[in-house]
Amino acid sequence: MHRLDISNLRLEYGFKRVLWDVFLRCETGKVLGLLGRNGCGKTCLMKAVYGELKLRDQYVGIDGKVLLTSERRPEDMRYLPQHDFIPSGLSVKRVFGDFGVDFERFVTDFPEFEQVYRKRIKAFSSGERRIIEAYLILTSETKFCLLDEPFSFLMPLHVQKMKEIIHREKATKGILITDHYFEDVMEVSDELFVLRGGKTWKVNERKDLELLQYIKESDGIQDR
Ligand SMILES: Nc1ncnc2c1ncn2[C@@H]1O[C@H](COP(=O)(O)OP(=O)(O)OP(=O)(O)O)[C@@H](O)[C@H]1O
Repeated sequence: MHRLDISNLRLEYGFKRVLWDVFLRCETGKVLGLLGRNGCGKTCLMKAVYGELKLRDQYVGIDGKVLLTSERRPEDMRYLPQHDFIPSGLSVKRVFGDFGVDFERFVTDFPEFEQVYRKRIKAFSSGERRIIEAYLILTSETKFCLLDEPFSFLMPLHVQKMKEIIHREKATKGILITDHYFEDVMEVSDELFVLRGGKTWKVNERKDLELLQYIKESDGIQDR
């Protein structure tokens, strides 16, 4: 059982306060969902927690011990960025080996990938590539996963499968997820927050999403 504490994150760009006193706590067995309007700072928050973005003010700690940017290791935390991150020239065999993930198990989840073991990453479609990248981050050994838009480019059947995998993997990990497919995020999350005005606001019921101006309930249209 591990605990990730995120507090006092502060980030400003010019006059815009992107993050201002963000507080979040994630634990093994929990999925924290983070929603918010375009440009509100969700990616900056993830990057700051992962250490890719260095802030003047921030506290990120695991099990009560501060996690310095220079000391972040994949065994503690893994991050799925919004963009492709695996070098295109590598083969599936190589990346599964590097991440220590069992390819046979992957094929059990996604049988359509059965014949791709020797294929290079550049030969996949955007959605196929997203599945591989999200799967590797989610299932490789780590204490916490940060997932920035894991459902983008995925067809509904694959979104469903990815949600099942998130649910399965949280048995051994804490997961922070953000995506504009908010109903899917709500479904997999144990706790839900909206980032607005640089702060995280706890969502207790669907109506809160409307109050926080993330959705307009009257027409039920998603924010993307
Ligand atoms: N390097 C930068 N310089 C200036 N402003 C930046 C920089 N990086 C991000 N921003 C600004 O910070 C804000 C938050 O950006 P961020 O990418 O975190 O938003 P987001 O919530 O992930 O948005 P989306 O839902 O559209 O992906 C935006 O207004 C963006 O323009």
